[in-house]
Amino acid sequence: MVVFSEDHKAETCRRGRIEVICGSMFSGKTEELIRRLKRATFAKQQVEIFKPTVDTRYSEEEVVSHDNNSIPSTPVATSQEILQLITEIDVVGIDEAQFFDEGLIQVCNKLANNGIRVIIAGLDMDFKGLPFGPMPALCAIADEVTKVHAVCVKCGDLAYISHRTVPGEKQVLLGEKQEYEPLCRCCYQKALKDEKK
Ligand SMILES: Nc1ncnc2c1ncn2[C@@H]1O[C@H](COP(=O)(O)OP(=O)(O)O)[C@@H](O)[C@H]1O
Ligand SMILES: Cc1cn([C@H]2C[C@H](O)[C@@H](COP(=O)(O)O)O2)c(=O)[nH]c1=O
Ligand SMILES: [Zn+2]
Repeated sequence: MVVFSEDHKAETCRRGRIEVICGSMFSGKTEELIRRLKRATFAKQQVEIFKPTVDTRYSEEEVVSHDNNSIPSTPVATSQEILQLITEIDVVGIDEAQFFDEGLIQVCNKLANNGIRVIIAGLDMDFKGLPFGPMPALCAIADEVTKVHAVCVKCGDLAYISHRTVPGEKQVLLGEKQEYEPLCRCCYQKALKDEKK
């Protein structure tokens, strides 16, 4: 199984493309996004990174991974702002894409059609296992989708979902280890059953 993208031709050919990195919380989406963006910078490409203003967990102005890797970013309230802010750019990175409006799909297509490499990271599913925001459509229009996995904190298998461990039915609830745990399918079903008891 290939986890890391080292297709250097695709990385540097300057033809527009859309790459999606998806998975549960703690699966390494942000780390992989930062890794690809740093490689693009080493290749002397002009890189811009955006994140939704709603995500203020670790930093207002940076994309930060759970392991504390970071890269400067521009917070934006809407997907349209991305189009307004980019200038002479080769690569656009977008983190926490699940929090963006559906307009992000058209924005990413526009960027890629204009020769820009777009790398998007986001949660594929919410805590209920439902597709999250524009992520399913972004996966559909992507040239390449990479699904990464955390380790199930109950059994050590591959996790596929972020289980919410605190009360709350709203889809959006910012959090980390206090609020969510990555679980495999089997441990998630068991956790839901135990919650009903
Ligand atoms: N259960 C877990 N499985 C895998 N990684 C974990 C787990 N809990 C914490 N981590 C940490 O989270 C890091 C990934 O962080 P990050 O890239 O921010 O993930 P994501 O963006 O997918 O939430 C891993 O390198 C690891 O240090
Ligand atoms: C599952 C789930 C998550 N969230 C929030 C929790 C975090 O603030 C982010 C995900 O961050 P990560 O970089 O992927 O770890 O999303 C949410 O609001 N609703 C959910 O269902
Ligand atoms: Zn498990």
